[in-house]
Amino acid sequence: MQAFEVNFDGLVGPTHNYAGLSVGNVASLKNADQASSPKQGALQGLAKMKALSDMGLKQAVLPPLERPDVYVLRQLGFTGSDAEVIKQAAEQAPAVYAATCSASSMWTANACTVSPSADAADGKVHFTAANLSNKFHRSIESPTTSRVLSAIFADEKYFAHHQPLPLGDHFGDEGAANHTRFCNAYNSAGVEFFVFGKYAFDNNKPAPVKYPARQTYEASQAIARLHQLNPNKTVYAQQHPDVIDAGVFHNDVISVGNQDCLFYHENAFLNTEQVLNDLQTAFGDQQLHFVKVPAEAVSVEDAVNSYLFNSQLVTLSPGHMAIIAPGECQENDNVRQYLEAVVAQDNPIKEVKIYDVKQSMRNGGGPACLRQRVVLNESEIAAANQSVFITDELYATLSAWVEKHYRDSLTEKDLADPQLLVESRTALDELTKILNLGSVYPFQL
Ligand SMILES: NCCC[C@H](NC(=O)CCC(=O)O)C(=O)O
Repeated sequence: MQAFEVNFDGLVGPTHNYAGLSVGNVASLKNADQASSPKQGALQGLAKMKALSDMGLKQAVLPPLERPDVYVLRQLGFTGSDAEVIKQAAEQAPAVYAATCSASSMWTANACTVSPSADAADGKVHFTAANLSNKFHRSIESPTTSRVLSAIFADEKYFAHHQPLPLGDHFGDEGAANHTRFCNAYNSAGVEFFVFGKYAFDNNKPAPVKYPARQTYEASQAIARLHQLNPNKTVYAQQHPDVIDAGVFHNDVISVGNQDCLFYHENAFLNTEQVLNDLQTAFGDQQLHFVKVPAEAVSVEDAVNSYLFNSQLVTLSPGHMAIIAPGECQENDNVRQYLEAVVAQDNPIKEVKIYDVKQSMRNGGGPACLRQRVVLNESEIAAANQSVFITDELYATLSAWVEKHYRDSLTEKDLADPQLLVESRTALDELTKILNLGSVYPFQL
């Protein structure tokens, strides 16, 4: 049976804002306190989804979470009506309040890790929502994310859902941002590649010193166990601590893989040669394409500023891949020149397509952060919720929905407006009907 990579992009939420919440993420800190545009952000994201769908790729959408999270604020001791909770929190603990307002669920690469049925011993598609332990504002995402995933992939015959790993630094898990899969055709068993930032249970191993390593080796191993992966087809690699300290907070800021191709920066991994050998051994007889970007052509700093590697690498026809890159790649001379050169070389990357996702980029999220890849065969696609797949009609409906409900501009002051919660809930309630999700948000339960 044929299988496809389906990209599930996150819709930018109605409270999209820049609050400088992610230490180690250069863009997040640099753009703190700038005004954001939720409307522009959501429309930019939708335009990318539509473009990929128009290329003949399978494209779907994941809804944003409800923000501000007044339930977490209540857990932290704020009381009264929702408006009172918001007012107290914004006045008494503005930083905590800002964290509960983040629309960070838009980066669905971090929502979960997914293993296709071809890789799992029980023949089911496995999902583990990421605990996102390292950042408070993200650690509160998983309960609703889990409900959304279960609402879309409900049929237990095909889909297995696991709880997030235990919270805390030891099992810090950032989802698919640190996970890539290599395969021949999408329906064949693949090699699952887990990249981690540090060993949590061994302090003698190398680790970054300036910025946090968000994903641990032990977390990656736990996911592989839960997903019933074949150990011979599972490869682990440590991200180079120096690149984490240079602002590469997830592996998808320094490498991206698709089918038989790994596009990576030469400084991405510790023990690179070993990593490439392990991948090739697990992959088998067929040759993997390792497209190495030398530091001489593109420095780590250029990679972090342009988000060259936070591109999507998609297959348009057999052996013909395109890089879906953010506009910032055109603004950086080294990166632009490199991209012009790479498509002329002997490798599967034949095209570069540029999209404007600036609203997301200012928080450190490029095209790859905005999507979760779910490989599904025809039966699994048929068993999933059909209302989340992008068609011309759904694109038009969602664009009109954004135009109706989203604000043009949002500043820190606006976040304290209790009316924003009312607006968001009204919008999300309508969205769950459009996407046929049932009740997934706390205010609906
Ligand atoms: N995969 C991209 C994730 C980007 C995300 N940024 C943020 O949460 C920034 C939010 C802010 O600073 O307002 C992060 O660092 O996890």
